[in-house]
Formats: sequence, C-alpha cells, structure tokens
Amino acid sequence: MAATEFALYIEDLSVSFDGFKAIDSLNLYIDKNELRVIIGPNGAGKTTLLDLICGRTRATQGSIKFKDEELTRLPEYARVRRGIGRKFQTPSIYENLSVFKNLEVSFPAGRSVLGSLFFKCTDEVLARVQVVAEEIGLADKLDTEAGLLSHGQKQWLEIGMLLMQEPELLMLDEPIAGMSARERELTAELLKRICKNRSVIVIEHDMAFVAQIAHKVTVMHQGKILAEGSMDKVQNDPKVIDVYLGH
Ligand SMILES: Nc1ncnc2c1ncn2[C@@H]1O[C@H](COP(=O)(O)OP(=O)(O)OP(=O)(O)O)[C@@H](O)[C@H]1O
Repeated sequence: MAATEFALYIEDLSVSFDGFKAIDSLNLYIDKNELRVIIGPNGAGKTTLLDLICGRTRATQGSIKFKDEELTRLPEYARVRRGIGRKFQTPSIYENLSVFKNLEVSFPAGRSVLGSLFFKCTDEVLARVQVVAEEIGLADKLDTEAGLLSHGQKQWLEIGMLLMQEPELLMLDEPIAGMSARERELTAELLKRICKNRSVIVIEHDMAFVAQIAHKVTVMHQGKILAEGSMDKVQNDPKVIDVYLGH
C-alpha cells in the first residue's frame, strides 16, 4: 500500500524500556477524517504508542509517517508544527485566565512566551476563537474564568486550545474520565464533529462510549495489535474477549 492513502502510516514500530518491549513491531494505518479508538488491558502499550506518535518517546525501531513525511526522528515541537495535537488526561489550561484568553494564547503565533506578551488580537484570531468556542460548546462562556468551569468544560477547553492550532491529527487519552453522563454525550458529539476535518485517535476504556464514536477499533495487547475492525467485529472476537472484554 502506498503511504499517500493514509494520514498516519506506522510500520514495524518498536520501543524497548530496559529490554522490555512496550511496543513490539506494530503496524497501524489511520485514514484521513477517521476516528480510531484504541482499547486494551492496562499495560498493553496504548499510551506509549501515542507518546511515540507525538515524539515524547523515541522509537527503538520502525517508521511513523504522517502525510507521507517521516516523523520518527523529529522532536516533539516539530511534530506539533506539522499538525499533530495531543491531549493528556489532566487538563493543562490556564485556570486564572478567561476561556477567551485560553483560546487566544493557543493560536500558533501566540504560543511562545514572547509571542503571547506582544500578541496582537487580530480579526483572524478573534474569528478563530469564535469558531472554536462554538465547536466546543463554550461560546457563551468566553468571559468565564477557566478555573470556574466544570470538569467536562475544562476538558473541552483543552480540546479547543488544541483546535486553535488546526491539527490534522488529534490524539486524546481517556477524554471522558470523570465526566457526568451528559458531559459524555456532549463529548461524543464533539468528537464526531471534529473528526470531519481531521483524523482523531482516542484511547478509551468505556465500551459504551467506544461504540458511540469509533469508526474502527484497534485492540492492543502486550505491545502488539490483537484485533482491529468494526466495534461489532472486535467485540465478538474470542481473543479480545479472552484478554480484555471478558474481565
Ligand atoms: N518510560 C517508561 N519506562 C519504563 N517502562 C515504561 C515506560 N513507559 C511505559 N512503560 C511500560 O510499558 C508498558 C505499557 O505501558 P502503557 O502506559 O503504554 O500502557 P497502557 O496500555 O496505556 O495502559 P493503561 O491502560 O494502564 O494506561 C507498561 O508495562 C509500562 O510499565
């Protein structure tokens, strides 16, 4: 298969920590505008895989191509510039700034400390803040101090901060952890909206949520891919039931 067919093209990827293979000769292909969910038991290597894609961890072996460009040796910041966004479990928003400011300073030109000090809020930035605020459902909270938002709203704000950079691949690690039922529903809708313009990879344990959002599911086990396909297919796969769903 030609690399051009996929947004993300991973082949023979491995990483070892003191001789232990956390990711073991893994192949993974993600389409443009695909929402892929990665599931699997604790320690399967899911977070490590996202760390390798965003450049937080360096691969021991293999290739990661994004839009046909080899990323494997690029540092984390260079991958961000190429359109890779990553959200971690704990939100890293500026609690004492308004929702508006949090989004504004996330606009690429305002990202460095110097850049944000001398940052001029142009029409372009204002327009982008408005679009993103609507996308994350916080358009009526722009003046609210971020620290006063609910847990779910803080998570959406952080997604919004990433969207300000218009990533072409967005990766989210357990985005609904700690959310209320209503917030989970809204997050599912949000993720379905944002994957229309980009690829999204989500790590998730909540199977009801996975069923709601996934285009395709990848099941990891011991650093490898155990199964892959539709939710229906992986849910009925005896290997998956044995190592993960049956527990
Ligand atoms: N920096 C590191 N140094 C040593 N071992 C590591 C490091 N990072 C991850 N590991 C190990 O690699 C394995 C995979 O961990 P990882 O966190 O990727 O699993 P996971 O599938 O995300 O699990 P969980 O669902 O619990 O988050 C684990 O055995 C972990 O202890």
